[in-house]
Amino acid sequence: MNAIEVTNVTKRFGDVTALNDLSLTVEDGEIFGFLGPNGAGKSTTINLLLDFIRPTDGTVSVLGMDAQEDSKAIRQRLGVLPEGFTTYDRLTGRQHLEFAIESKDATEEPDMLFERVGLSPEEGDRKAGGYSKGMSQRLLFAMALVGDPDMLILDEPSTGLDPNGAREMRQLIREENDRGTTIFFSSHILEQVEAVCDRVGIIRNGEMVAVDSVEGLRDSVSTASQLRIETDRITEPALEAVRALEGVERAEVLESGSDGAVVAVETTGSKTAVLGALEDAGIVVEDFSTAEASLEDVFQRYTGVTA
Ligand SMILES: Nc1ncnc2c1ncn2[C@@H]1O[C@H](COP(=O)(O)OP(=O)(O)OP(=O)(O)O)[C@@H](O)[C@H]1O
Repeated sequence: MNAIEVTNVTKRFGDVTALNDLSLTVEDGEIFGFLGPNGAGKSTTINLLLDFIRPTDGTVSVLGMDAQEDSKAIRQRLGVLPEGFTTYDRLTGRQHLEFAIESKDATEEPDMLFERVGLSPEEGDRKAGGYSKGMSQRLLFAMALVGDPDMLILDEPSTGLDPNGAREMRQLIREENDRGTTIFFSSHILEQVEAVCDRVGIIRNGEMVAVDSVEGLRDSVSTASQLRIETDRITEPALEAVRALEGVERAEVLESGSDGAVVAVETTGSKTAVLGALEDAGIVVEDFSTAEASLEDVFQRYTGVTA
């Protein structure tokens, strides 16, 4: 069974086509990152999964059930951390959880959930108005875990968190996934997606433009390797010899001084040929490294947006 199956879905709001013939499959047990620039259609897709809105055309199934017909049963099995959802200042963390447990007819002990998200029982007894952003997000995550959901839908879960908080959030996501929970999370923060997802789907103007593993996406854009070569020195004839090689698209000096030089070369051809050409020209290669395409490159290539 697939956790999510969106098939040929179009969603129009009047004249605006928010989703155009979108298909998307999330497998049971995976961590799927849903990536796209503002206005791409991420929230619209999540709202369809939750049956807050209905498709103009196409079908949506969640946990093997029809999103419209079985929305109540689906929500019982889902945990949701909505974008921009805030806590109530005057209620304690525990009161938030008790409310979530009651509304889902669940039976968990709040302390057990606090422990899972790294809040102490004492912190749970404090009013949420005094929580840091990271603690509030942990509390919201704990609320999403009520009822032991089969899938978590996290809409921009790292918004407003500092790097440390974001790392902790990734850790929580991994721990829940290790327990067998499928994770679907939307983000425009590339690092988040890269660090934790099994697969990534990129949406642009309401259409899926790429779905693959982070590695696969990288490979699809990086036909050329970027070489960074440290040498004892560099000469113009040596650079020319490199530029004359098949596949070399760029060769330039990044640094040059009395204690050596750093050369950048971009090639779709043989890397050893590059090093060989330098050595043939009397240059000593002291070290070299190859850079991969960053996820920024991937994102920009597919969306035209600089992240
Ligand atoms: N209720 C609505 N009425 C009219 N247009 C809408 C409505 N909801 C969404 N849209 C439009 O549909 C498109 C997709 O919006 P959506 O909110 O799904 O994007 P998003 O990827 O979630 O963006 P963001 O990252 O900014 O939240 C946008 O052009 C948006 O203006």
